[in-house]
Amino acid sequence: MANKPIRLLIAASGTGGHLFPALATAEQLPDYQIEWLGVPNRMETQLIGDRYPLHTVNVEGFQQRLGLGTLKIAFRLVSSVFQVRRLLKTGQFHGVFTTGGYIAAPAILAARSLGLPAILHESNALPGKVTRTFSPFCTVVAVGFEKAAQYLPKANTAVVGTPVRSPFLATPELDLPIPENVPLIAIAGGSQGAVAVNKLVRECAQAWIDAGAWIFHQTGDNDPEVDSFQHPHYISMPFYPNMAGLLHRATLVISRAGAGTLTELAVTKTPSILIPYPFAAEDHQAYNAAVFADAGAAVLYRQKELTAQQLEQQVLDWLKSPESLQKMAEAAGGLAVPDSSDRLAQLVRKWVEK
Ligand SMILES: CC(=O)N[C@H]1[C@@H](OP(=O)(O)OP(=O)(O)OC[C@H]2O[C@@H](n3ccc(=O)[nH]c3=O)[C@H](O)[C@@H]2O)O[C@H](CO)[C@@H](O)[C@@H]1O
Repeated sequence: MANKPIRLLIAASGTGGHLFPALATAEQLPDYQIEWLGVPNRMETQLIGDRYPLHTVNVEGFQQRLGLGTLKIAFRLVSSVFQVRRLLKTGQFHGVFTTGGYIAAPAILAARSLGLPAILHESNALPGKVTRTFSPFCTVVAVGFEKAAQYLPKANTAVVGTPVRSPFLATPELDLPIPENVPLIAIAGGSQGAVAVNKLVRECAQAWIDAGAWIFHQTGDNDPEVDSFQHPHYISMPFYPNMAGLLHRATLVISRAGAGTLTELAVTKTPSILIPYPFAAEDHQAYNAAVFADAGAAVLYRQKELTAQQLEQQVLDWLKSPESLQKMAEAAGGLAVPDSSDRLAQLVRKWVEK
């Protein structure tokens, strides 16, 4: 294999939480020829298209109840395994790297059936169903949280943290017209936004602004009431690409508990209020948030129990108590694995170049 370029197929699809760690790992493999496997009409078609050749297959998750729909999905899975096998053979790939989710199933099965290595990264504290089902077939399963390994007893696991995009490791400027000396409350709903959190925040916003804070609100693009609060010290956007600048600058963050955002909060040492998405598969965001709450890096609220009054007061209390925020910031930093993308890339190299 000495002079031949190594060819790697990366299977990552759907949300920022799956795509960004895969992109961060790919950046650490500049000598590799990388191609991408995704699903039509998902975020990868905008994010990946101009960076890596993108191949797509039709796969989706199994429903709880068995029926005709399940048969259709099973048929799609089998046919996508054959498509990926063909792709791996004709493209002469040396292995597959995936960040989990539905796309991981055909990628892992196709690679292993051809005797190629399959490296899986799982960023959640409670691994997803696809990871739990297919991890025993993987060459190695890298996990973001140590806790995840206990749910994967038959897998060869390695703890590597979760990779963040490179700007998070620098201190990028915040390209927003916000004065330097004011407290900044940032709201991050994950790559899709969080309508219920948006509503709570708008109810509290005036009181926080009256206390001297500015607010940056990442709303997602499916909130019908997005323009119902306006103030010169309140900036809202559906999606904001410079999350690194935002989290470095933010005094505190109110967020869902996707693994991607949590990793970024740790790396940027940012205190947070976490409100896990209550309908996430198997309530996995609550497991992620519990890791941060148990470490003293965040306060965890369940959406159904949290009132606007509670949220408003919690933030007002913290604005008056910088030392509590400082303690949480240090605890968040204690959970960070800043060289995660490097560790993961080393693991990929170890197995793909074997
Ligand atoms: C609803 C749901 O099930 N979400 C899951 C999805 O993550 P989902 O993409 O929803 O959320 P994550 O927090 O993991 O990742 C969001 C990513 O998008 C970036 N971002 C977000 C908004 C924005 O305006 N700009 C921006 O750059 C964030 O910085 C972060 O890197 O996959 C994750 C990894 O399996 C899971 O932990 C999440 O639970």
